[in-house]
Amino acid sequence: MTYAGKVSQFSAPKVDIAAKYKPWPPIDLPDRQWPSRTISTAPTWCAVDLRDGNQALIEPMGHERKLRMWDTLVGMGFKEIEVGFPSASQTDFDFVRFLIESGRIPDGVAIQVLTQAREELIRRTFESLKGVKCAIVHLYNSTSELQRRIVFRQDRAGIRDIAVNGAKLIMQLTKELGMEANIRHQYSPESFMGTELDFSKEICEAVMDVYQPTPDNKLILNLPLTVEMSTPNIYADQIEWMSRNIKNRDSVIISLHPHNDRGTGVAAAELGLMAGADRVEGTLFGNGERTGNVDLVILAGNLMMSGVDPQVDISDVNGLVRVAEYCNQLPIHPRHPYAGELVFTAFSGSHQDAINKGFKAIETATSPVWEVPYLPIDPKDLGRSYEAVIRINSQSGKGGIAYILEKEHGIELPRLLQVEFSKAVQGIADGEGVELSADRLWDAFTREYLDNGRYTFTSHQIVSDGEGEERTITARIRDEGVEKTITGVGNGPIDAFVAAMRAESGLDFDVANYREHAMGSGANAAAVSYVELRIADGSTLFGVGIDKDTTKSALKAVTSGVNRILKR
Ligand SMILES: CC(=O)SCCNC(=O)CCNC(=O)[C@H](O)C(C)(C)COP(=O)(O)OP(=O)(O)OC[C@H]1O[C@@H](n2cnc3c(N)ncnc32)[C@H](O)[C@@H]1OP(=O)(O)O
Ligand SMILES: CC(C)C(=O)C(=O)O
Repeated sequence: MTYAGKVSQFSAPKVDIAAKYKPWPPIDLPDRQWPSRTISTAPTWCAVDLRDGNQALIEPMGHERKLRMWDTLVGMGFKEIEVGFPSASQTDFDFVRFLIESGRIPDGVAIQVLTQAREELIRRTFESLKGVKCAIVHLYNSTSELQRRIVFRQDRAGIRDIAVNGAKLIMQLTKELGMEANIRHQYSPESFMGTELDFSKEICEAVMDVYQPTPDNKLILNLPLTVEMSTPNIYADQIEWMSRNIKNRDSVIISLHPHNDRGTGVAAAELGLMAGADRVEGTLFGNGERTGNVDLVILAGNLMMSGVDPQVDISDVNGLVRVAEYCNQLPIHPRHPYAGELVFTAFSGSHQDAINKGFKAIETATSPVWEVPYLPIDPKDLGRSYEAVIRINSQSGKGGIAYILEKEHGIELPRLLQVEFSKAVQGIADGEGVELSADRLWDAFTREYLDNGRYTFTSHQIVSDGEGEERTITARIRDEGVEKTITGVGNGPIDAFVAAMRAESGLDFDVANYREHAMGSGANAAAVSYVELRIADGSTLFGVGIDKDTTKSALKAVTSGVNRILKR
């Protein structure tokens, strides 16, 4: 991406911000309880992708996309799914009919349909529900002071009447159609956040008087954060206030429906649950009006991370991303919590080092507790792999490079070799300014250590002197492609080969350290050897060799080290 524009100078805004926007007044709830509560069980979930999510799309879902979303939500284990606004469009109406007529609604799953409190819309909604086994009819009208004044131009009593009349018609049709056993009821005072609490209580209780809920047949009171206009603690206070003050609390389910205008929809939902709510409406990855609905995948992931079973299946997050992107025709951001392509990836060196050490610690841990720095949740629990956890660019360090080489190629670089090789990688990454793939990293390692210069080791023979420790080596090497035979004497094959290479190259060096380990297993197992060579000036450098034969891998490592001294 290139930037061709000119950065304009920042100048103070001309608007009088303090006069134009007002802080949200605090809620009078001095003995609020929610700040000291924790969430210990999953709420009842209601997925509203097919309604609130759908109504916010550039291109609303057609039948095929709706069905794909429906099957996914059912598969995840949602038991309440808002499937549309059947009186609003033929597509929504037909989809509800299809679900009912095709028998596609599993037992235990309720479809939810939304309607305004308008007679023709309510009647049409009931038409769509003929034959349904279990549905929630969701009635809403807007109640905030702003909406009352600007949109409805009605006082509180007028707004209350809209809701009550809507509820009465719904009750009447439920009875007339003999659907009492099949229909549950939900009421939303839309724009609840902007509604005075005493009026929210008044209108909800007026609606309750119509529905007559009981502890066995509860009314869902959905208190939406239709537009998020304040910090999430205000919503939590409002929810706690309602939960404490609404009459017959045991006959209602308090439901949250947060939007995300200020980017704190998830926090609002979580604090709302701490404040006493029982249920949450939201969508996969937060699709929905404006900045979206609350993201159910994040909420479920957050529960998991806190040790609470979310009661919905998010174990294939990549699959969910594919469905959401297909159905909504909107992309998921690479940094989207839990789901984004980059959220389990570390580029920066110190993070990579810590993750690498964390993975090693987990391998030998006796406790099942997940403890990997910078990875608050195990990507595997979301169906994400460890493959992309560490990626290399100029911000990366030795730990990350070592992690990739170990994971992809089974080689465990000694610490000092990690430091040495990371400088080479840094040089390449800085020079190219791009990410280095695992293949590119291996290529760099090969050029630096494995196929790295003038000499190539070919074969050897060892002869013992038969008495003490002395060994004579006769080795075949190639010197810039030319076959040569060299000999040397030492107290073992490495020592003897070092003597031979010293004589051949004219260099003064000896072996400061040697380590080898197996790479892979079974018939394909090989040995990788690391030799640290000390040069006359006291400095050291590494050579690396890989071969099925342990001795050969060591001799190759010496050859690699000699090539590197020569390049210096
Ligand atoms: C916050 C939310 O997400 S609420 C859900 C919103 N979703 C949608 O609106 C998507 C689907 N909606 C639609 O397709 C259309 O709005 C329809 C088909 C439902 C209705 O369409 P129309 O009647 O043509 O128009 P429109 O929606 O503009 O109607 C506005 C009228 O309904 C009234 N109204 C709005 N909401 C409600 C309500 N919940 N209950 C009763 N009346 C309402 C308004 O006051 C306004 O009345 P007025 O015409 O007397 O001024
Ligand atoms: C209908 C209601 C619940 C709604 O969608 C909202 O307030 O955002």
